[in-house]
Amino acid sequence: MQNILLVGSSGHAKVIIDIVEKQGRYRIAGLIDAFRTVGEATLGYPVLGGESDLTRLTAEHDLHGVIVAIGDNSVRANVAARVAEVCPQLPFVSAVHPSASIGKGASIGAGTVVMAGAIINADCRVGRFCIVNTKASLDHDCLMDDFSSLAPGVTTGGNCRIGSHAAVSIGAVLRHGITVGEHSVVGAGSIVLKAVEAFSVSYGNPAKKIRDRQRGDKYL
Ligand SMILES: CC(=O)SCCNC(=O)CCNC(=O)[C@H](O)C(C)(C)COP(=O)(O)OP(=O)(O)OC[C@H]1O[C@@H](n2cnc3c(N)ncnc32)[C@H](O)[C@@H]1OP(=O)(O)O
Repeated sequence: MQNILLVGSSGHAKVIIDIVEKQGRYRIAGLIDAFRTVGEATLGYPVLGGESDLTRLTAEHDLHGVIVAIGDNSVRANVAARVAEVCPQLPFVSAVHPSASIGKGASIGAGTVVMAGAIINADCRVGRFCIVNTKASLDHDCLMDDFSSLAPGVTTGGNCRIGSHAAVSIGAVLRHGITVGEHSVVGAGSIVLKAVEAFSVSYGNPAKKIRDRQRGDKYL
């Protein structure tokens, strides 16, 4: 089995550890988290250092890949950029829970994680570094641009597009054909019947724009 590292050690990382173990494709050598002491552990896996240690750790552990295990879309993007800069030869790999259903013709980009019970239906294209969280359902022909995310229990109709860095929060429902603009946030439990403006926060039933947002504003 090939060795990988996870960058991050929070609750989101715990879920990814569980997926990687269940997939049985990679062995986790350890975790990267500059804010914790080396040797501390999450679910039995030790923190090995920070991002600046990646080059040394790649050689020491014969690493085949890395997953950025960070839930916030902008933070994940920033960390992925730093990892690529420090260690350009280290590939980003994906993790897909064995109970996820991946439809015919669907594709999943490098660095993306797909949680238990998720459904990615036929001909969907899920980009790089996305999150399709627990029991989220993405129907046929949807596109998820890089660094976008679906929280647990999100349901979309077919032909939706989730823009880059956009976050669809827990339990939201998107009618078919909806576009969610880049860097926007759709709030928990929303029913989305119209396109969502880029760089906005929207919620409610039906979802309405509440305010503008800047790249990187917190939403979790
Ligand atoms: C595995 C995991 O855990 S993945 C993460 C799962 N979690 C999520 O997906 C949650 C993401 N966050 C949200 O959905 C948040 O509600 C946000 C980001 C959309 C809005 O957050 P904030 O702007 O901080 O709103 P805040 O909590 O301050 O609430 C302000 C008001 O808006 C209301 N409000 C906030 N979100 C919503 C919503 N989704 N629907 C309806 N009303 C809402 C609040 O009830 C509050 O109303 P009040 O002033 O009458 O009390």
